[in-house]
Amino acid sequence: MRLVMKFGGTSVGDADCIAKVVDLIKKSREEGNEIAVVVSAMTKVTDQIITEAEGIVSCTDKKNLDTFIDNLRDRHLTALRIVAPDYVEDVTAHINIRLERLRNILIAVNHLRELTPRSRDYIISFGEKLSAPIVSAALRQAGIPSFQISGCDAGILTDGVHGGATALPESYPRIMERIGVKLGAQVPVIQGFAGCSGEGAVTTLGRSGSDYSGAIIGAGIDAEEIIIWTDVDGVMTTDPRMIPEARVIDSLSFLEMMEMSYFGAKVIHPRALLPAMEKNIPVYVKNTFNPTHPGTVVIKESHADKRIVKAVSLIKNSSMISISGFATGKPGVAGEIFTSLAQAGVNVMLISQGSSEMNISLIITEEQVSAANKALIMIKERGLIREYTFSKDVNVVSVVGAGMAGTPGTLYRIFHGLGLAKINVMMISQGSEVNVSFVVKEEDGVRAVRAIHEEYDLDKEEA
Ligand SMILES: Nc1ncnc2c1ncn2[C@@H]1O[C@H](COP(=O)(O)OP(=O)(O)O)[C@@H](O)[C@H]1O
Ligand SMILES: N[C@@H](CC(=O)OP(=O)(O)O)C(=O)O
Repeated sequence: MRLVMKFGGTSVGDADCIAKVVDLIKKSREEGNEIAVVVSAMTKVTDQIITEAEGIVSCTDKKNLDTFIDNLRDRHLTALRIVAPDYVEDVTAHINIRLERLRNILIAVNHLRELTPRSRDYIISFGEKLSAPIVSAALRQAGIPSFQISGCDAGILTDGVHGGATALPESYPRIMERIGVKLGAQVPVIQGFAGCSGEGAVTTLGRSGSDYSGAIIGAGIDAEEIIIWTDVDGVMTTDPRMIPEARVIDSLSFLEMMEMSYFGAKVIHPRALLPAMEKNIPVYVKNTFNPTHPGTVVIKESHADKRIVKAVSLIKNSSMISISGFATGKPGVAGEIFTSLAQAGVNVMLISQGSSEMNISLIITEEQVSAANKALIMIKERGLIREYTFSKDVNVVSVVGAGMAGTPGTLYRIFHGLGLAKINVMMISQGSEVNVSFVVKEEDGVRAVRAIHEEYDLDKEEA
């Protein structure tokens, strides 16, 4: 079978983890599979690079830069020496060249006092440039022929939108030509998280975008399965870090999973399902540290499932904008508002319209409040709206399950559960037939998730 195995940052975080990754690939290969591997940066490395890049723009003292580069070197070379002792010399040289390149570009950012979306993307893609050579060398050490390659060289061509690029369909034949044809003989280790634009500029696919890389590669090589290897047993009824009673869900439809990840289930990147859906490739989510657990399968139609609600997720750090007093007699005010927000780069997560059509409420992330404010000031100055207010510190709770559509009383049950927990709902939005989302105050977010989780017995095995 032809498959993609994508390993997240937690799965390549140190030498012990990488040794587990090698075992999994080796075993799968011995079963006769042809495998393309996609890796993320070692856990926390991308965050550290972002912090350094954002700090150095305005920094007068560059002393931290040396420590930062040395720490990255230590962490990667320590792992390398353990997992690939025979390849230390070659791979160290490779890693040193990459670290030097990273140092130079950070110095340039400091001199220019400018971190553009393009340079930021180039810089933050370095985590994967450091992890992939180590995983590939570890495979060679275990006797598996392997090479490492960037997402761009592997054929991922994007629309060029920095920080959140989308792969173009032209990527697929390129991936087949560059990766697909080599699969029997070698295991490619592809750097996740980035591809490049038509001009050859590095474009990242959004935070946690290596899942998306895995799915793009899967679609490109005509994989029969895409396996997302992570640090939990599968997709769970809610984030286990928030509600420890969360349970693994056996199977989900693509649509259910997309809604879950869009509304905060970090385990899969929201866009990772699109290429898999397009080519109808099942996506498995499994635990690198507990590989015998069957995990979750995400497919076109999920297996017969008696549960009405399957999962609850939470988006923190959100803000609600309430806009009222639309100018009467002027058509298209809502359209103008959305166009201005989109031009300001503001992503609207949820929309709810008042029945009078004279007011709307929108949910955005907290970090986009200032951009949204600038856009709305202009709309107000043009007399299109009377006023708008921001309610900061709100959370979005999202309830997912294909069974909700055909089950009368679902909304009553959800809101009854919230009522019993004395949680006030500020806004409701039915996004799709498999999802209902609502907004509560920050301090009620986790309690709301727990209330619904309990109301639907998601912490118990299905009867
Ligand atoms: N519904 C969910 N099911 C499983 N994990 C979830 C869910 N929601 C949030 N998570 C979190 O997602 C984490 C895995 O994603 P991530 O940290 O990005 O892993 P990786 O490094 O493998 O990419 C889990 O450790 C878990 O805490
Ligand atoms: N390293 C990138 C891409 C990624 O997918 O990471 P992870 O698989 O660890 O979520 C990030 O941190 O955003």
